[in-house]
Amino acid sequence: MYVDTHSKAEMMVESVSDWIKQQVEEAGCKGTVTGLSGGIDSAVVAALSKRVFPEDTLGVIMPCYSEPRDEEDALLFAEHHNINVKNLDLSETYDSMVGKLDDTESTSKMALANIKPRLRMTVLYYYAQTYKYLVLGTSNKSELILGYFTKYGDGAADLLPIATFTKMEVYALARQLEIPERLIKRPPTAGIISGQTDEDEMGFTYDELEKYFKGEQISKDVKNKIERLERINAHKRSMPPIYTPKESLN
Ligand SMILES: Nc1ncnc2c1ncn2[C@@H]1O[C@H](COP(=O)(O)OP(=O)(O)OC[C@H]2O[C@@H]([n+]3cccc(C(=O)O)c3)[C@H](O)[C@@H]2O)[C@@H](O)[C@H]1O
Ligand SMILES: Nc1ncnc2c1ncn2[C@@H]1O[C@H](COP(=O)(O)OP(=O)(O)OP(=O)(O)O)[C@@H](O)[C@H]1O
Ligand SMILES: [Mg+2]
Repeated sequence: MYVDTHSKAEMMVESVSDWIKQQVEEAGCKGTVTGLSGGIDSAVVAALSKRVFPEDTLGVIMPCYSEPRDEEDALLFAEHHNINVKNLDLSETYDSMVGKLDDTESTSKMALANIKPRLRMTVLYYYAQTYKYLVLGTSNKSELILGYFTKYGDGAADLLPIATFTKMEVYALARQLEIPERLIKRPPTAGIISGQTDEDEMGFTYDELEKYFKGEQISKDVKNKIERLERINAHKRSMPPIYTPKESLN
């Protein structure tokens, strides 16, 4: 039977939302909490949850020396989808923590930038435990395979509703969920280093990554870059290795 992309997206939206509901209920919880960045991944995840938990889908906006547009777009989405939000600026908390850390010659820009998602993770788990919610992760297939997230930062979550969808598939879900076009059109950014975009940092485009997933022709250089990230970040997709002694202690 022929099913067009629109009705496929409609069915997928329903199926993922139902899955979120089932997982939350099996955990004995009442709803979900998602960090809202003004980006498309978090908007899609929160909108999926809103369909099944109309009163218990919480979005938390956590600027941390972020571009003003991030907060504007997060609010625009939350108002458009009528999602409960909390707004918590983490810039001072970040300064306070960084002020107490040793600043050595080998401290990298990324070691500092990665503190931001880890502070956000702490807030999300605070609200999860407070309201009996589960934390929704926003990683998509593209990010998960490349390890393009901060370990135990935005990578920390209880459920991963969109981790089997490529970035392009996330856009299809976003259109189905009627996410404001302003969010759909903006270039994906991790939002942890000013002016950075995903594609600039990764060194290839989401289009090229999509072709790689489909086994289509891409340059050798891009293929190498993708496979390198996949390899060096494999540790982010599994539990830490557990030491196992050859004999027991007693
Ligand atoms: N082989 C190995 N086995 C076990 N653990 C290993 C390891 N190699 C490194 N590690 C550990 O992992 C750490 C490095 O990983 P991590 O701390 O994540 O840091 P890292 O991968 O260097 O940086 C995070 C990357 O994710 C991107 N990001 C972050 C947040 C959001 C988004 C987004 O798209 O929104 C993207 C960010 O731009 C950057 O490229 C090391 O410091 C070490 O502790
Ligand atoms: N300012 C912020 N406030 C709250 N949560 C944030 C903020 N910045 C990032 N996050 C969280 O970190 C996640 C990872 O960011 P990521 O950039 O991958 O997703 P996105 O911003 O939703 O979409 P895009 O990749 O298109 O920018 C976000 O989805 C969101 O849950
Ligand atoms: Mg983003």
